[in-house]
This record gives sequence, C-alpha cells and structure tokens, in this order.
Amino acid sequence: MKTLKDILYKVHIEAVTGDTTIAVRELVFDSRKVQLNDVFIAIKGYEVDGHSYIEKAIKAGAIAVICEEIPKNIINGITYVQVDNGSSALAVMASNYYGNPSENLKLIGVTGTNGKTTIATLLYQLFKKAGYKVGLLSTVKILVDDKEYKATHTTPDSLTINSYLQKMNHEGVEYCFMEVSSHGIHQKRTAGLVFQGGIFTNLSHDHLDYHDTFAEYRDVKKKFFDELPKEAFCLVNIDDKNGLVMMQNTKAKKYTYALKTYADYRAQILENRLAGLLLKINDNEVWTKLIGSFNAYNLLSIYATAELLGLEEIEILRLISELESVSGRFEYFISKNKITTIVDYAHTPDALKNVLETINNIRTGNEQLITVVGCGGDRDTTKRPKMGNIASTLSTKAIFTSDNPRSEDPMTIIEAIEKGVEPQNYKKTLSITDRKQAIKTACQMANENDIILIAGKGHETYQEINGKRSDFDDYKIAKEILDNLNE
Ligand SMILES: CC(=O)N[C@H]1[C@@H](OP(=O)(O)OP(=O)(O)OC[C@H]2O[C@@H](n3ccc(=O)[nH]c3=O)[C@H](O)[C@@H]2O)O[C@H](CO)[C@@H](O)[C@@H]1O[C@H](C)C(=O)N[C@@H](C)C(=O)N[C@H](CCC(=O)O)C(=O)O
Ligand SMILES: Nc1ncnc2c1ncn2[C@@H]1O[C@H](COP(=O)(O)OP(=O)(O)OP(=O)(O)O)[C@@H](O)[C@H]1O
Ligand SMILES: N[C@H](CCC[C@H](N)C(=O)O)C(=O)O
Ligand SMILES: [Mg+2]
Repeated sequence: MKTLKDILYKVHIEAVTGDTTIAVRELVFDSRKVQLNDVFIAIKGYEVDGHSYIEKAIKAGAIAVICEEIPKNIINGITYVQVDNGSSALAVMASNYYGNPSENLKLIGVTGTNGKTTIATLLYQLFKKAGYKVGLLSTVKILVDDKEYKATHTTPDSLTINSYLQKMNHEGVEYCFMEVSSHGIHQKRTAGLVFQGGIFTNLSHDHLDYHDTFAEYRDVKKKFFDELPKEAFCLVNIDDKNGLVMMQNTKAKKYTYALKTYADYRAQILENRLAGLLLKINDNEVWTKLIGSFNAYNLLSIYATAELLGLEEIEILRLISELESVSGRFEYFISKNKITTIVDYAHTPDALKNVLETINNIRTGNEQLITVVGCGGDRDTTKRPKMGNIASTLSTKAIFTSDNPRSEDPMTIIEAIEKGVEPQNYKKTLSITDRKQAIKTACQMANENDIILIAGKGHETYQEINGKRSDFDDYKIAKEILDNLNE
C-alpha cells in the first residue's frame, strides 16, 4: 500500500493537520463510495460542493481528507490536507497512486469540437496495423490493446483515466490515443498526465450550456495546449480560424496542417466519391475508404501524427488506405443491389446539416437521399423543429421516427420535429414511430444507387423507450433488412 505522503508528491499543498505517513487504500471523490482507509477528495462540483460531504466520508471510513478549506470541527486521528484546487490535486494524486502510468507510454490527446472520436480511433487502428500494442480512451469505448471496456464519458475522471493507463502499462501498450473534451480540460481530468502530443481539430459553437461564452469555450481548449511540455508536439488545423490561437502560448513543438492554406502538412482532395477519397498528402497520392471532405482533415492529422511519432511515410500511406470507418461515425455499407447506407451519430441540427451537406456534395446524379431521423426525449426540445427542417430540406425524402424517447411520448417528439418542415417539403416527409419500421420503409423505398442516412444514434446499441433499454443497432438492423430484401 502507498502512503498518503507518496501520493501527495508534487501536489500544491497549503496546510496539513495530522499524519501523512499513513497507508491508504484508495482515492475517492464521492462520499457514497468511501470505504475504510480511503482518502476522500472534496471537489467543488457543478451541482454540489463535495466539502459538504466530508463528515459523511469520514463516517464511511475515510482516514484522510483533501480539501480547499479545512473544516472548523476537525476529528482526531483524521489527516486533513488543504490544497488550492481539489480537482488539480485529484489529478496529480491519481497519477501518483497508479504509478504515473502516462510517463510509461506515448500519450496523445485529441481536442476540438468535431472529429475527436474519429481521429483517436483511426490512430488506434493505424498503430495496431503497424504492429504496436495500443490503447484508446474514446466516447465510444475504451481499449487496452485488444481488451474492450465500456466508456461513460468522452474524457473520464482522472482516477479512471489513470487506472486504464496503468492497465495499459501492464499490457505493454506503447501508444495511447485519447479524446480530450472541453469538460475534461475544465474539470482538470487530464491535469497531471504527461502528453507526447496534442491535436486540435476545429472549433464551432457547442456546449454553450456549460461554458458561458464561445471565448471561454475556446480558452478552455487552448489551456490543453498551454500545458503541453516542451518535448511534446502540438499539431493544429490552421484552416480553422482558432488554430493559431491554440498554439499561441504552448511550449510544445508547433506543427500545422491544412487543406486550404500553407502548412507543415498539406493535403488536397483529388476525388471525393461514395467509394472513398483520393488524397494527395505531401506529394503522395492515397486512396481511402473513408468518405466526406471533413475526413480529409482527419486523415491528414493522422498522417502527421504518425510521422511525428516516427513511422515511415510510405508505411503510413499504406496503412491509411486500409483504415475502416469508425463505428457510428459516417459508417457505411453498400448492399448487393447498390444501396449505400450511412449510419451517423449526428444528433444536433449542426451535425445533421454537416452530414447531409457532405453527402449531397458526393452525390453524382439523381440518386435519392433518404434520411431516417428522430430526436432524443428528455433533452433539448428546441432542436426538434430545426432538425425536421434540415432533414426535409436537404434530403429527397425524410422519415421521422423515434431516437431514444426516454420518458417522453414518442409521437409528441415527432410532432415537434414535423413543425419545422416548410410547406413545400410536406410531401417529402413521413413519420413512423417504430424506428425499425422506419428503417425498413427507407430500405423498401430505395432503388439502386440511392443513399440512406440513418442519423442520431450512431454507435449506440440500445433504444430507450419509457425508461427501458432494449437492444437496437441501426447498422445491424439496416444491414439485415437490406440483405434479406436482396434475396
Ligand atoms: C457537468 C459535468 O461535467 N459533471 C461532471 C462532474 O460532476 P459534477 O461537477 O456535477 O459533480 P457534483 O454532483 O456537483 O458533485 C461534486 C462532488 O461532490 C461529490 N459528492 C456528491 C454527492 C454526494 O453525496 N457525495 C459526494 O461526495 C461528487 O462525487 C463530486 O466529486 O464530475 C463528475 C465526476 O468526474 C462527472 O461524472 C460529471 O459528469 C456528468 C455525469 C456528465 O454528464 N458530464 C458530461 C456533460 C461530460 O463530461 N461530457 C464530456 C463530453 C462532452 C462532449 O464533447 O460531448 C465528456 O468528457 O464526457
Ligand atoms: N474533422 C471534422 N470536421 C467536421 N465534422 C466532423 C469531423 N470529423 C467528424 N465530423 C462529423 O462530426 C460527427 C462527430 O464526429 P466524432 O465523433 O469523431 O467527433 P467528436 O469530437 O468525438 O464528438 P463528441 O464530442 O460527440 O465526442 C461525425 O459523425 C461526423 O459527421
Ligand atoms: N450526449 C448526447 C447524445 C444524444 C444521442 C441521441 N441518440 C439521444 O439519445 O438523444 C445526449 O445524451 O444528449
Ligand atoms: Mg467523441
């Protein structure tokens, strides 16, 4: 067992009362999970202040408390450590507790509004194909080389991150790619980790329910780059107008990538088809199975990262041509009768518009674009008419259906979506509450060369109706229906 003193190494301590040479079992930041001989770290949260739970934690068996203010009534035999920031202290302690696992592998963080899951997952795929043991921390799943674990957050809390990094150390993982969300940076979940590189994708309006202003959201992202060590690389998309801002104060080595402007890593889209993208990256041509122009950015950042991590140019290009689409991110298949089905996680107006515009850009002729979409229940209701409007404007046919209605009446949600349809588009839309039936109808309506977009649930493998979850997988269901229709 480690002592509290060991675990506090490098923590910015303001005051201590009690013994720090005590052996501790685990670090816990939720009083409800405390057991005998644990250290309770009080965090000022979004909803409540962890300092109000100090007494409860002690009653449950905590022998030490890390807090920003030492309570008035201190209890004999309990060690109190005052720190300036509970979340930062937790991050450093988590790293110490798990043996500073980020120092024993090459950790790369990906941040930005869109593309994090895609880039991190494809880098995982590419380095696996290159023969390395690799780790992944993503919205969709956590991978310790081949072992898969369930993800609860895009960027989990610092104890969870470090516990997986330690597992990766035990498995001999050499590279780990992780998504770094703005919530994660703001709550210091990644503080205390040693990154070898950071990638910036892009920035658009998002999460303004959490961050007060766009400037605050941007500055939180920038903080990730400000804190990179000087040995690390900082790789930034400078076609995005906030790219340069991200690099402004970093100590890391700076590299840029772009499609439209001069940059260290440049690519050009030579062909953009449903069959894939033909890219020219730094004078070499490469075909990829991934589709959509935004994937040119993702692939370019992957190319640059692999090169910065020491892989050979020619090998990287070969591996890029083998990459497969990421689960629920513009994931597609072409059925025997040449119907292309795309499954995408787009569950916001912006994302849906982006996906539909991308598909419309690669449509070549008069093929139909049939969109199946719904909106989740118990979530932002203002997006419903907007998504109805976008789906009906940018598709040949839009079928409105249920996403995860949760506790809401599915028909009420669908009616709200229908409200956004403009009169000239009425005849393009229909509504079918049952999602499987809606997908089936789309498949029956589609002819050779048509495209079906199933939006909103991406990688999800369940549907939640009336608070009850049952198995549901857009990709599998569409594949099964189209395979059977073909027979
Ligand atoms: C808004 C938000 O990000 N909340 C996160 C935050 O919780 P919080 O600040 O609300 O915590 P709180 O309830 O106020 O409690 C404060 C402290 O008191 C403790 N407590 C509380 C009650 C009690 O009885 N005893 C006790 O000790 C809590 O354990 C906590 O330490 O810290 C928790 C622990 O790390 C997170 O699990 C939680 O994520 C919630 C569940 C969440 O949904 N977060 C989402 C928004 C999120 O983080 N998303 C991003 C990605 C977004 C994207 O790009 O799409 C992500 O990285 O996943
Ligand atoms: N580089 C990009 N630029 C713009 N849009 C993108 C880009 N990459 C992916 N997308 C689109 O955004 C959606 C989300 O992509 P992805 O899951 O990779 O992003 P993310 O940053 O991980 O998002 P989240 O915050 O939801 O975890 C995709 O379904 C795709 O439609
Ligand atoms: N992180 C988002 C995902 C939404 C996905 C959509 N399928 C839904 O269930 O609404 C949320 O929970 O609001
Ligand atoms: Mg993600």
